Amino acid sequence: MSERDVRLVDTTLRDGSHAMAHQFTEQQVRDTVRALDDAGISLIEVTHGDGLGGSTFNYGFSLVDERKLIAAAVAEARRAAIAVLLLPGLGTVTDLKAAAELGASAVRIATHCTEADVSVQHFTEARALGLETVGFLMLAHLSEPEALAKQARIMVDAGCQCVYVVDSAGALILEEAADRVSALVAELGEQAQVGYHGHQNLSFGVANSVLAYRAGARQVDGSLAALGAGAGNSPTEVLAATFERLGIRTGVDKDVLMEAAENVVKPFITRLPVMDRSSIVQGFAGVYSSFLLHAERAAQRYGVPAHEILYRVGEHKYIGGQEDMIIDIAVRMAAERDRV
Ligand SMILES: CC[C@H](O)CC(=O)C(=O)O
Ligand SMILES: [Mn+2]
Repeated sequence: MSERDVRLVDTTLRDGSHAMAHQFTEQQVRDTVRALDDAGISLIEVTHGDGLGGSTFNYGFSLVDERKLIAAAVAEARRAAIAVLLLPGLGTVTDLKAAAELGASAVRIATHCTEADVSVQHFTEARALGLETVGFLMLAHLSEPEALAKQARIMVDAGCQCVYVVDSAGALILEEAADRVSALVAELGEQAQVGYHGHQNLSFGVANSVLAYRAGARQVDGSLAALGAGAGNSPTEVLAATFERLGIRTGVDKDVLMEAAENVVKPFITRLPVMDRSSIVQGFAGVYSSFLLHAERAAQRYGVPAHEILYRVGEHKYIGGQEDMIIDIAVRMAAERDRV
């Protein structure tokens, strides 16, 4: 057995970008990377919340160009590798090459849970660039375990080394998460690892991560102070403490992570992710966590409650990329209200 039973991957500086409305500064990135690196985290994700090329009108503009942030993270990390996220169709192979030139050494390529085939070109290119490759099957609650496993197979055949079950909506509850991980482990065997990425909307991020490990996942995501979309991600410091209590080796220092969450990350958080009405509705109705701030802005602008917008988004099963439909729903709700 290696010194580590499970690898904790930190996404504070990528999933947390959603919660920060993509306003990370270079100093925040440097301070967070240094702290994570000191704690022994071996892979740190840094990108716009929606991945390379995400800084757009539809998704939200970044304060600082993500290439600057990636370069800063690479410069700051002594031991950790820096990963970037790429959503095919938004990020391109050109963006990927630029990230690799800046020193990123891993890419996490994310698709909707039924659309893995759009990632084939990107995995091929990523392997040619010598990058570590990870696949994200997003909104995984929308696919049954066997169907999800078939999508994982497509990614692995294209060159992916670890496929994640991504609970983008924080909708999976206990065995629903474990069964999906088990199906991927059964399908992929020794050919690739399986990972788990949780959100706290229904509060199951950490519990699901433990079950995911028991089902065979060997990479698990977290964010310091849960900084992430919706009610946030599984907190990295809580994952570290929980796995240590269970005797599962992560190779990281939980106390250094707790210190980082308290004194590096919390002071710059503008909107602490919490399980409030809107994020609970996201978990319940199966809504993409990154839609939260979009729904809150539309609620403010059109005078309709954010949680009601999110219920409707869930009914329509809108997926990432359809952020504009949140505005459409709010406009229609306001029109319905004004008719009566
Ligand atoms: C838009 C990408 C998305 O935030 C990826 C992710 O973390 C998730 O689906 O949960
Ligand atoms: Mn996420």
